[in-house]
This record gives sequence, structure tokens and C-alpha cells, in this order.
Amino acid sequence: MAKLKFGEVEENVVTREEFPLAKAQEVLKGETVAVIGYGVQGPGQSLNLRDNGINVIIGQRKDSPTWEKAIADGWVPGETLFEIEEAAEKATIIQYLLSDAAQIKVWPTIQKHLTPGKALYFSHGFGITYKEQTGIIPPADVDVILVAPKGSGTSLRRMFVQGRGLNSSYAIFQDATGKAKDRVIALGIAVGSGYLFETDFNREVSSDLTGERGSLMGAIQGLFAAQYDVLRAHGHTPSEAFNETVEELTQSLMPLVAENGMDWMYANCSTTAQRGALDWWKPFRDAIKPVVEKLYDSVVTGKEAARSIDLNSQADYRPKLEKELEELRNSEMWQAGKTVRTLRPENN
Ligand SMILES: NC(=O)C1=CN([C@@H]2O[C@H](COP(=O)(O)OP(=O)(O)OC[C@H]3O[C@@H](n4cnc5c(N)ncnc54)[C@H](O)[C@@H]3O)[C@@H](O)[C@H]2O)C=CC1
Ligand SMILES: CC(=O)[C@](C)(O)C(=O)O
Ligand SMILES: [Mg+2]
Ligand SMILES: [Mg+2]
Repeated sequence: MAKLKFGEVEENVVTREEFPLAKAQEVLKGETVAVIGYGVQGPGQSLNLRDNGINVIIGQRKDSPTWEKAIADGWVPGETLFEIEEAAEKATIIQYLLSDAAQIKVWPTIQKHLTPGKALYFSHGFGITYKEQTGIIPPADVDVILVAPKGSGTSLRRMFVQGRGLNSSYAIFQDATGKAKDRVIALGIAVGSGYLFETDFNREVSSDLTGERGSLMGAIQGLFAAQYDVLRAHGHTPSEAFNETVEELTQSLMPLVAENGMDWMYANCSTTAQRGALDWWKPFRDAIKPVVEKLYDSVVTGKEAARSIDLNSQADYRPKLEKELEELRNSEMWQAGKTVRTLRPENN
């Protein structure tokens, strides 16, 4: 385990250099890994495991569109693709990658097959942390572990195919066999993580729910919408408002931030822009911080979990989510974005 300094704070990280794939294959040699669910993380993790030479099977509902997707990806019914219960029975390691709400419904089926010595793997601290709401309480004689890729399962797969790796956090909730640490790190490497950083289930879920509601997904759309609306209200055209709010950020400036940090991006802009950005980032921080505090409170008190469980366990949650996504897609800002994307030379 490498100790690395993040600012002044020292943390444990596991890299592929110190825990190479060959070691992961050795640890997982006798195991049957069942990936339960074939939504977003399921395909990413299972295809990477398969390409990395791990013995992996899929458990998925037969009457679902993703059963067909699994077949299209080369999983074979009766050989590597099974109904959820059959896969859970065959598994020595159960990777529970149903949606967090669906995990509650299917739990009795999984629980039945958690015989001593097996491992139960999550990619989110949700089910275990909010156990009063989820009822997910594993027996004491199984390992309970977590690898949470810090990004979409789609990116996990794409980056793996490109020879890159998405970073993931890992945690151990229960080590019943004495093998939990080897198992979790081996799985983390084998699902395609670039490196692994240590956490626990509680901290994983509270940071994750904050991040996705905040700067990663919720706050970013809120910031875009606020600025786009102000520019439009003052007579700017949709193309101008979209370019100055979104397109320039994703195409030109964020790649620079990703490459070498915010100061590097600033340094590659005009002194005029630097002056303004340095003056304005703090007022934005101060305005937004109370909202982030409110969000964090809503996460740690379990309100966000309750809302996800309530709304995402309704029979018609998919069409309802689709309707909300459609509203976003049909907003003027994202319709402008659609046209702007067609103008990128690489899309012609
Ligand atoms: N989407 C992502 O990229 C990320 C997800 N995670 C976590 O990974 C886990 C899996 O998430 P996703 O891949 O997004 O899941 P998802 O929402 O795509 O659903 C996965 C599967 O659940 C199945 N399913 C839904 N309701 C069901 C039911 N009642 N009975 C049986 N199967 C049902 C669906 O058929 C689908 O194959 C969650 O814990 C999530 O928080 C973590 C990091 C990123
Ligand atoms: C992609 C990811 O890590 C998220 C945003 O937390 C999620 O999909 O839950
Ligand atoms: Mg996340
Ligand atoms: Mg998340």
C-alpha cells in the first residue's frame, strides 16, 4: 500500500504497480464472480472482469431489455448468463449491481444464497449505511466489501478499452474469512480501476450522494441554467449564450483543468479573464456554500436516501425519469447545444 500526500494529508492508495493484474488473477483463481444487474455498472465491470481473465457470470431478469443487451455483449444463457437467483447460487462472490432501490426488493433472494465464506460486493455504500431504510443486513459469516468506481460504468469500460483506468474507492465492512482485503483489492484492479483509495461505506455514500447532487451533476446544471438565462434575458442569442456557458467549458477549458489544474487553465486564458475569474470565484463559493451545507445535511440525515428509495421503487419510475430527462433535453439551452454539437468538425 503506497502512502501518498494529498496536500498535507497522507492517505493509503493501491496502484496497479504494487497490485498487478497477475496478482488479482491469482487471488480470484478459485472464485466465481456473479455480477447481478446489467444496467450501467454491470456491463462495465463484468466486461472488464471477463477481459481480465476472471471467472464471471451475469445474473439478470430474463424479461428485461438488458437481458438482450447481455446476450449482444457475448454472455451465453445457461453458461454465463442466468436468472438472478441461479447466478447468486453459483457465485462465491456476489457483485450486487442492481439499482439501489431494486437491491431492497431483491434482497431476500440474495440473502438466501449468502452461505458462509462467500463475499457480498457493492459499488455504493447505500444499502449497508441506510440499513434501517433498506433492510440490507448481511449475515456475519460472509465478507462485505465495496469497490466504487468514481464515474459512470460507461466511462469505466471506455477507459479500460483505451488502456486507461478510472479511479475507485474501496472499503471493507465485514471481514469474515480473513481474505476480504485481498478479495476487494483484487476485484478493484480486475474491474478496471486505475488506482484505489481507501474509504468506509458511510463516507463513500455521503460523499457520493453529495458529489452527484452537487458539482458533478446537480449544481453544474443549475449554474449553467442560471447563466444561460441571464445572457438570454439580456438579448444574447442562443448560440452565443450556449457557447459562453457550456461549449467552451467542455471543449476547451475543462480539458486544461483535467490536465494540470485550475491555475493552469487560468494561465492559458487572457489576463483580463484571469483578473475576472480570480475576483469572482469567491463570491460564487460564498453564495453556493450554504446550499452545499443544506445538501450534505439532507444526505447524512437519510432524507436523500428516503427520496431515492420512495421514487425509484415505484413501478413507473423509469418513464417518469425519462419525462424529466426529456424536459431537460427540450429546454432551449440543450436544444442549442444539440445544434452546436452538429457543428463540431469531428461530427461532420
Ligand atoms: N451508474 C453508474 O455508473 C454508477 C453506479 N453506482 C452504483 O452501482 C450500483 C448499480 O447502479 P447502476 O448500474 O446505475 O444500476 P441501474 O439503475 O442501471 O440498474 C441495474 C439493473 O437493475 C435491474 N433492476 C431494476 N429493478 C429491478 C428489480 N425490481 N428486480 C430485478 N432487477 C432490477 C435492471 O434491469 C438493471 O439491469 C448502484 O449501487 C449504484 O449506486 C456507482 C457508481 C456509478
Ligand atoms: C457515476 C457516479 O459515480 C455517480 C454519479 O455517483 C452515480 O452514477 O451514482
Ligand atoms: Mg459516484
Ligand atoms: Mg452515485
